[in-house]
Amino acid sequence: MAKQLEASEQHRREVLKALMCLVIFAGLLFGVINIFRELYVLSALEFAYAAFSLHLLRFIGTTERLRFWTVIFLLPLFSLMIFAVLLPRTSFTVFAWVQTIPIICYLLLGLRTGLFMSAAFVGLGVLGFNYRYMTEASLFNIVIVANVGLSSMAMMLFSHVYERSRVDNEQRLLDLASTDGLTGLANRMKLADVFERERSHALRDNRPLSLVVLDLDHFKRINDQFGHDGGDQVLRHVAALLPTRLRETDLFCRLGGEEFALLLPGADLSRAAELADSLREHLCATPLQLEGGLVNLSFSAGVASLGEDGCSLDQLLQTADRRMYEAKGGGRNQVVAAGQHYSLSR
Ligand SMILES: Nc1nc2c(ncn2[C@@H]2O[C@H](COP(=O)(O)OP(=O)(O)OP(=O)(O)O)[C@@H](O)[C@H]2O)c(=O)[nH]1
Repeated sequence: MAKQLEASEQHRREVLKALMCLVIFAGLLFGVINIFRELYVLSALEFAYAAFSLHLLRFIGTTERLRFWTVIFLLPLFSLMIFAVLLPRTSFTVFAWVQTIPIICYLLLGLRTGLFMSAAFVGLGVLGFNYRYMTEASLFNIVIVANVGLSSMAMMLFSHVYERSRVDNEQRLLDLASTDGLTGLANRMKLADVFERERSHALRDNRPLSLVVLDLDHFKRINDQFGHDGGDQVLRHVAALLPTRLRETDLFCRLGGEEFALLLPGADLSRAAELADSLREHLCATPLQLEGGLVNLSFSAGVASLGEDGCSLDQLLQTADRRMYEAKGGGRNQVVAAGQHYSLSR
């Protein structure tokens, strides 16, 4: 999932690059225009800012501190806009730039910082506009003040609502992408994500972490006897039954077909094997009543532990998978961990 969130950061990087190009062009254009209008301080600031943006543009595509450099880029940009609003000889149309602030902030910085920065700078812009034109009867009347204030609020509101629903949609997509559609369990993508987090906790706190791969026995026969729908009901039954025996921190997920995985933070190899064996007994003791009759269920499982069986998820999956096939070969309905066969050993 971290990778998916990186994709969202990449999207912000592209928006920022486009904004920088626009700002460089506008800085040079207004820098020249303002020389002719004898607004030398503003012109110098615009040229300086265009040069600063050009410099940032060279590394913004690769920097790992994107958020930091975004803020460093935006603070002077927004200050320059407010400064231009306040200067005596600029046009009141400069305020149009202030109205782009919420869109830029929400797009580049997300909800919380976007709200904070746009409220601060749009507020300053509106105050600056009122201060500047307070004495000009043609501009300082209730209609213009209301239009400027309300249109600025509208920009903020729309940007906020847009970003809120974008974040919600992104979360919904991530939830969908990490959930198995048939059982509602976590899927392999979620397992990879949680494994990374649990592995770093396990290494930091010197705690064990184990993985169990379990595969239902003779599932094809169930499909053949009860049909594909019957098979699906069995998968949902297993998905609902086994997690009731687990802790909140354990992750039970469906790898695909009739194969499941169980990630057990804090459990060493023998503890994980004992737990898997108790799940096996629980499943055996809880047959499922289908329309065509009672279905007796069992699984074969293999267990692997972080460190002794490898350091990556792939290595642990491979070892646990190999032991699961040992369990199948040993007669099914059993758990294998490093040569030891649980259930047969009892
Ligand atoms: N109903 C249903 N069946 C599935 C699904 N995914 C895979 N299958 C079926 O699961 C069966 C798996 O069969 P096998 O790989 O031979 O495994 P098995 O019959 O459990 O035999 P062992 O694993 O050796 O005990 C196949 O018939 C697949 O079509 C699913 O989502 N729903």
